[in-house]
Amino acid sequence: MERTVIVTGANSGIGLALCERLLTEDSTLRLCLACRNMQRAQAARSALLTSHPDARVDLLHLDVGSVQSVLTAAQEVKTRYSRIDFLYLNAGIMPNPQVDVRAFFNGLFSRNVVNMFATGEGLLTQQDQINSDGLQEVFTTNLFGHFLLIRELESLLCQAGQVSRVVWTSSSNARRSAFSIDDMQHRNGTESYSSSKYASDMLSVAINRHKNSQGLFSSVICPGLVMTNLTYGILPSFFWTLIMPIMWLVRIFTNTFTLTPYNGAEALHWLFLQNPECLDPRAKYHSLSSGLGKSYTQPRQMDIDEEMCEVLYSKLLELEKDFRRTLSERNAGKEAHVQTAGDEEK
Ligand SMILES: NC(=O)C1=CN([C@@H]2O[C@H](COP(=O)(O)OP(=O)(O)OC[C@H]3O[C@@H](n4cnc5c(N)ncnc54)[C@H](OP(=O)(O)O)[C@@H]3O)[C@@H](O)[C@H]2O)C=CC1
Ligand SMILES: CC(C)CCC[C@@H](C)[C@H]1CC[C@H]2C3=C(CC[C@]12C)[C@@]1(C)CCC(=O)[C@@H](C)[C@@H]1CC3
Repeated sequence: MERTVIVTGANSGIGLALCERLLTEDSTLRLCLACRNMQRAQAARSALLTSHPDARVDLLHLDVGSVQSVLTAAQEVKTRYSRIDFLYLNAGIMPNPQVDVRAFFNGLFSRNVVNMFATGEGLLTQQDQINSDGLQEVFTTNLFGHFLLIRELESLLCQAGQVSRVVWTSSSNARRSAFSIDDMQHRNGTESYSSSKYASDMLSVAINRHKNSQGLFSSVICPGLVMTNLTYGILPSFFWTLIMPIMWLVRIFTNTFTLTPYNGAEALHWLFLQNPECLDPRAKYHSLSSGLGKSYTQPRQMDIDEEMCEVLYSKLLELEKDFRRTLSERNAGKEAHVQTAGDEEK
């Protein structure tokens, strides 16, 4: 049976590598690249069609950082497809990252060194900003936009007698201490990325609790450290190229340096092949690489508190409700304005 797969942030890096791998796995897929930059999306589509000329690859304009764009895109999805088998929630940002060089050198000579390389803990801060919806940009892009998308597409994801999947590209940088339930958007901190990824881990657990009975299953992965536009925003690409021999050396001690988008997409691809009922909802599935660069997937337990997951879920529903109210008031205002203008013309 033909399966429909949507991948957000599919025009580069891990998302694009995933698309390539999925088409190699199943050339009959109906694959939808959901991207905000249509020029790059078009280039990605052409690249995929070069290696898979008979593939069905659709494009969808989606900016997960904008509430209106998510609603419009979801509407479009509902007109195009009758169901969704896989929704890969992969788009993500880490704006204005700063590396704490001092913490890095201190960490090098500490017992925490392997964990530091695996998670980047204590090394990175970001400068977040407020978007045009009045929300924190990282929170909206990495979490809330995707949450809204799932909510909007529930009719295609929760169908009687069918199983659908959502898969979050999270991170081992997700850390409980970076997240506060009283500040879920991370307005008051400098670790918005870590906070948003921890929130996605929690949301996945909550979705499983609420939606498994309706046939929707959620999973979380970490791709490891991968050379993509995201990491080129942390350090310039020439620098990464320069230190590549060191990275290969580090890979002997930490299997989390997957380095290539292909290896980073390992867990995303692996999940595609699994029966969701056999997966652990509290596990994060990690793409890992051996010292020689051979990739594999391994589950690791997440540091998650079920009660907090529930609170987060309710808060997101509340925020969604507020948005819907504001949007319908705005639309009603617009209609009234058009009506008055029409009356005046008469
Ligand atoms: N690289 C790494 O080491 C790691 C990455 N990750 C996660 O992997 C995921 C993919 O990132 P990666 O491939 O590394 O980096 P890339 O920057 O290559 O890919 C990110 C993708 O997300 C898209 N995107 C960003 N913002 C939006 C938006 N508002 N709406 C729609 N699409 C958007 C980008 O599109 P555009 O071209 O328009 O910017 C791009 O296609 C992210 O969630 C990231 O957090 C997790 C752990 C490690
Ligand atoms: C290896 C070099 C000699 C020095 C690189 C130092 C740091 C810039 C990196 C060490 C561990 C890296 C890392 C990430 C970013 C760059 C480092 C901090 C991430 C936080 C990138 C995004 C993610 O989601 C994580 C999985 C990465 C974890 C490791």
